[in-house]
Amino acid sequence: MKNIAIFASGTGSNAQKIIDHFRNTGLARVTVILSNKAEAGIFKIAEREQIPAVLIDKEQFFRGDTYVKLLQDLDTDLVVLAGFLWKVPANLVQAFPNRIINIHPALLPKFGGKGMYGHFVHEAVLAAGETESGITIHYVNEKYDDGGVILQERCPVTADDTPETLARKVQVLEHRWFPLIVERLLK
Ligand SMILES: Nc1nc2c(c(=O)[nH]1)N[C@@H](CN(C=O)c1ccc(C(=O)N[C@@H](CCC(=O)O)C(=O)O)cc1)CN2
Ligand SMILES: NCC(=O)N[C@@H]1O[C@H](COP(=O)([O-])[O-])[C@@H](O)[C@H]1O
Repeated sequence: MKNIAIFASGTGSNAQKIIDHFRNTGLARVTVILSNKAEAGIFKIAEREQIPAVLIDKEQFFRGDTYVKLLQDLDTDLVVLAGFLWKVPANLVQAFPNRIINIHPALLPKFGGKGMYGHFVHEAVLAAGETESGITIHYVNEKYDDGGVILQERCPVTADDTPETLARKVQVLEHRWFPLIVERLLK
């Protein structure tokens, strides 16, 4: 049974899809959920799913080894960033080489980097007049959105799209592909 740790800062819909995907399969389980936002919906998911949840201490996250040790003590096989809005520090990246992945709601390398998260991404895609957008699932290194690409999937952008309608199209791709990629990487 493989062990997955999920970092999230928001609603947690991707985390829920991953939890659902592995439910009763014996393949993997989400052993811990970590978030930097006490009010995030991800904590409601953790409570409902009876998964231990951790509110991240900023000082320890960026300057200590608390979370490296926690993930190591849980025999974590894969760390999944699912809408996590802090930069993962070097010590954590180095402790889990090629075992931290992230989903980005655009086709990197465009529309990535600092400030590019959530609705800001879709607004930038529309402002740029792109005719397509999509998702990028990639390995995490010490920079934002710079690691090796694992998968990209595309969706059309139409003239009547708003950030909200585009976000929905992208979310359909996220929910379909993220659990499958997690499974593929754990085999
Ligand atoms: N070391 C890495 N850490 C993280 C990565 C990564 O690729 N390497 N990906 C991000 C997720 N992400 C895009 O996919 C992303 C998230 C947040 C930001 C950002 O600009 N954040 C703000 C803070 C926002 C807040 O605190 O509410 C900032 O850094 O000023 C950019 C990209 C997860 N971590
Ligand atoms: N740059 C990082 C970023 O923007 N990540 C995005 O946060 C959302 C989280 O949704 P969720 O909380 O419903 O899973 C997802 O759309 C994900 O691609």
